[in-house]
Amino acid sequence: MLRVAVPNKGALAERASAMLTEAGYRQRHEPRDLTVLDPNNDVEFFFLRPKDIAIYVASGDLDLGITGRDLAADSGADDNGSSVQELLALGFGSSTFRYAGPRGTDWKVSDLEGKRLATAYPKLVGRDLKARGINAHVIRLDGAVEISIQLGVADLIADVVGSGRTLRQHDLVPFGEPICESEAVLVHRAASELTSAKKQLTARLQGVVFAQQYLMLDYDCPRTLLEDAIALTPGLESPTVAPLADDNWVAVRAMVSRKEANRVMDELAAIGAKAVLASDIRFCRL
Ligand SMILES: Nc1ncnc2c1ncn2[C@@H]1O[C@H](COP(=O)(O)OP(=O)(O)OP(=O)(O)O)[C@@H](O)[C@H]1O
Ligand SMILES: O=P(O)(O)OC[C@H]1O[C@H](OP(=O)(O)OP(=O)(O)O)[C@H](O)[C@@H]1O
Ligand SMILES: [Mg+2]
Repeated sequence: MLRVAVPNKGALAERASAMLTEAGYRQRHEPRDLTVLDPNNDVEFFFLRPKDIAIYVASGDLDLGITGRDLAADSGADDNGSSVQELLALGFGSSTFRYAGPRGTDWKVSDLEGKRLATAYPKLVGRDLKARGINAHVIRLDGAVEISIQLGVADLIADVVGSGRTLRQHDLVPFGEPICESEAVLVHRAASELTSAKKQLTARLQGVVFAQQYLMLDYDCPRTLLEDAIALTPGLESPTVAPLADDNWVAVRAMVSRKEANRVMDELAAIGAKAVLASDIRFCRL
């Protein structure tokens, strides 16, 4: 039986469970449950603290886990060899991990030298400082890191930035390049075997990720404009082109990226395509 770790609370929990449900897996109905058995798919899910997930997966006690890329990078390993490896980016829970300091100073990364730096991700930060050859005094906190400067514990911080609202509320500004561009990821133990059971769950999640990132576009197009229309909607392999009762027209069907959909629909309408319809894809195998 495949054993899979899922965040039990926090920023990633709800979307991770929703994505597994969409991929056909059984998820918990009671938010305090710590395990759910899905005998139809031969999978057992374990609902764990997001910070602990990479530890269980890196040790090999669990086969797969959904966690944040930043959390996976902070999960210890790397220095001693037992780490996790990313199998799939899941397209939600996007954030950056950044240094920040009090507003009013034009901070540079070199200013970290000799400073007290608070973070809940000490290994990720320690590696970045080491790579830059900077000596700072890293203070490990569990959360609410943004408040540590005004409480006098630290001079600067390194923390997760989503909307940037928490930094602004505490009069902090980010500086330097992001240490990590994070999102939710599916991981397994580094260098472990990619078994067929792992591959199947990965493929099912991949189907949901693709379905959320793409739309199906259908439209009618004068035959004379088909070449221009195909250039706008090349699809993944090649678009489906079907004849219409009127020989001068064809129907075209192609997948387009959701981000591009409105631009592509405008351009199709501008070149003379008609009845341009966009529809959701629930899940798919590509
Ligand atoms: N505001 C946010 N926007 C986007 N992603 C976020 C945000 N806060 C956290 N994350 C992401 O969620 C993941 C885990 O953070 P989360 O806050 O859920 O866990 P935690 O800090 O261990 O738990 P808790 O906050 O309950 O102590 C990380 O990958 C992080 O990048
Ligand atoms: O840029 P924003 O959208 O404001 O989000 C960033 C904040 O969200 C997370 O905090 P969380 O709520 O998880 O609390 P924590 O610091 O105790 O983990 C993160 O640690 C930041 O503090
Ligand atoms: Mg948090």
